[in-house]
Amino acid sequence: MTDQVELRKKRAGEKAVEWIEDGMTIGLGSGSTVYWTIKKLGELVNKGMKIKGVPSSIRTEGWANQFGVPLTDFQQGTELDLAIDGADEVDPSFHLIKGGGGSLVREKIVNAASKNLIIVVDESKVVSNLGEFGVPIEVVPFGWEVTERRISQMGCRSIQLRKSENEIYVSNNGNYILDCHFGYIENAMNLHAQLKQVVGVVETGLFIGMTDHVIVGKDNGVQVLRK
Ligand SMILES: O=C(CO)[C@H](O)[C@H](O)COP(=O)(O)O
Repeated sequence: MTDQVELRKKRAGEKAVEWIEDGMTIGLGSGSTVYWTIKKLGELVNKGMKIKGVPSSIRTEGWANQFGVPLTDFQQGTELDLAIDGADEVDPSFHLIKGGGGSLVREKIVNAASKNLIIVVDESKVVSNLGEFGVPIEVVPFGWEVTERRISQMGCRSIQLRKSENEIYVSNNGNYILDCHFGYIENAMNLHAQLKQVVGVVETGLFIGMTDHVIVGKDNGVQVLRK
């Protein structure tokens, strides 16, 4: 990653803390942009801000511990005031593709439990149509090849079992991820609904109608997009 891309991510990630208020419980998303949010949040906590975070991945939990952001259990009754998360693609309706980092299921659970969702991205993630990145789909390992075949019959141009260093990538939930390319997606809500009908699919990386604001890190500053 170039220094310029990293700077854009830093700008977007840090800006998001402006929405955080004392006493809030915050959903902490995953990825290298949210890293900057968590780092900045740690500085605010060190200065006396009282918040609690709910991490959406083991990696995020590690960053929260590293920067001194207090965490709370995500259990029945936990209400989130705000969630801050990254994305792989954001379209003009604020629909998202997520899951590039493999944390889509926990991210979706955390984001869905929050009153507000802010997405932090560098400007390369803002697209006019979702699809080029591909759709990560988390599937149960048992019978995954059968699930893969069903998905590939749904107009998928290419489908790949995610690997990491030549080993099958296993999510924080013990599942596999299929990276599926459908070309440009005309109706993300329909595609998501169809994929969810396939037995073996746990969740898709299509996040529809969840986002309130998008913070875009640019070369010359930061832009806040509101619905
Ligand atoms: O969805 C995600 C992980 O599952 C990430 O939020 C997404 O991949 C963006 O990551 P980054 O900020 O590193 O570009």
